[in-house]
Amino acid sequence: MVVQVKHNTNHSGKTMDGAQQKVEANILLLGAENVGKSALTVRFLTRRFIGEYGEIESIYNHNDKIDGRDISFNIWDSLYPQNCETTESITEKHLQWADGLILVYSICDRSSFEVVRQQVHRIKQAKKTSGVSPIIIVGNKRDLQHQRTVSSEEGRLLALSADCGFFEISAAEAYHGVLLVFHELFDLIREARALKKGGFKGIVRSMSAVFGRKRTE
Ligand SMILES: Nc1nc2c(ncn2[C@@H]2O[C@H](COP(=O)(O)OP(=O)(O)OP(=O)(O)O)[C@@H](O)[C@H]2O)c(=O)[nH]1
Repeated sequence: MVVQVKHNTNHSGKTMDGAQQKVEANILLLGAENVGKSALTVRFLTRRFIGEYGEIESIYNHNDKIDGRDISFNIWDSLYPQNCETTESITEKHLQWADGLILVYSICDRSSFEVVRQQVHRIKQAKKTSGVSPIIIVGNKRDLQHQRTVSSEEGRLLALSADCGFFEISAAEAYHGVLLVFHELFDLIREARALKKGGFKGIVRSMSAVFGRKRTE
């Protein structure tokens, strides 16, 4: 059961001028407990790391600007359920809602890496016919190098084998890595939408929009 609390944040603090249509993207965060899903979400929403987050499952709304375009992110910070199998915790409802998924593990918790492996498998199986929404795998808690039990290489290989994006970050240490995760996922969602809409021409258009743009950071 989802407790749907809507929070609204806006990085720029500016009002919409109404001239351009806002693009919406539904992002679902999955992963084992205690890996930093809420930390990642709150970092993106507020640029801050507050340490403890409580156990509330929420959908947040957040307005951002990418390439001059207004984006409305709906971010579902899911709770990892205690009493069911890893794969059962991802329902059809989750998958239909999500335009893109972020699967989080902790680099110092091997079992959380295995949870992500199972979740990727489950998502790919469930969406075999209708097509999988883009996925980014995130190894969090990069600041805890001395406690690392999952190598970067393992994370990267899993992502490669499942056709997912991959980042290692520390939600505790920096905002920039978290921002990159969400922006990269948005680019992938944009490509997937273009592909659905316009076939090959659509993807070429979308890719040139991505590669042709100047990165400021
Ligand atoms: N050192 C370190 N600690 C982190 C990092 N991200 C989160 N944490 C800590 O890890 C703990 C769990 O973080 P949460 O964001 O609540 O994890 P969650 O995945 O949302 O957990 P559930 O609500 O149980 O699903 C908290 O004590 C955070 O302060 C990180 O990058 N580095």
